[in-house]
Amino acid sequence: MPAASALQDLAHPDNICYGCGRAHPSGLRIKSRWDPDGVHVIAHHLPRPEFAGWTNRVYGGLLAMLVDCHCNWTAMAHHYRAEGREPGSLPPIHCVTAHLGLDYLKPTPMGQELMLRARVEGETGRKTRVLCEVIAAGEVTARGDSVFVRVDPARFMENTASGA
Ligand SMILES: CC(C)(COP(=O)(O)OP(=O)(O)OC[C@H]1O[C@@H](n2cnc3c(N)ncnc32)[C@H](O)[C@@H]1OP(=O)(O)O)[C@@H](O)C(=O)NCCC(=O)NCCSC(=O)Cc1ccccc1
Repeated sequence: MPAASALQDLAHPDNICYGCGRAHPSGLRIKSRWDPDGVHVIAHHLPRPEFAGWTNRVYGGLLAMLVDCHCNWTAMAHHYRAEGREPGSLPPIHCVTAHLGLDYLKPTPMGQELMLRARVEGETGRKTRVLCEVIAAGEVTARGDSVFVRVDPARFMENTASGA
């Protein structure tokens, strides 16, 4: 079966987010895709050497970035599907991180492609809870439990702290 298209490419190809923006010049550019099981959303990422946090161990802040972006895309994919629409159809759906929760269960080795495996656990209106595992060499090394809120981008920008 051919790999599903990445949600980022379908829904927001001009995005400049450091973690998931296709248009960011030097960002992580993660790609999140529906798993064939129809429940999980999967991404793979090989940490670059500058993201070491300890000898041969991945910096925890990188894991937070990966989980943040991947889970946000999981939430947005869920909203598109709940409306019976394809990612990329109009009007676009936007979610933002309201709460980012991450437990670091064991050190994550460098030099391994990581798998992020996320799913929606509960949705109430604009609010979506997303659970995520970070898997390295077949072991879960971190577990996310986060909340994403669907927003109107114009209103979100208006609410930005003064100065921007
Ligand atoms: C928009 C909102 C999150 C919520 O405000 P409003 O719209 O006024 O809505 P309201 O306060 O009514 O809440 C609605 C519902 O949500 C609930 N809830 C709220 N908070 C929490 C919580 N902490 N924890 C748990 N739940 C919480 C709240 O109780 C309510 O639930 P209810 O319906 O009563 O059951 C606002 O606080 C904000 O702008 N925060 C900054 C967000 C930001 O800057 N994020 C980082 C940048 S984004 C990024 O970079 C990621 C990205 C990656 C990839 C691609 C794209 C993006």
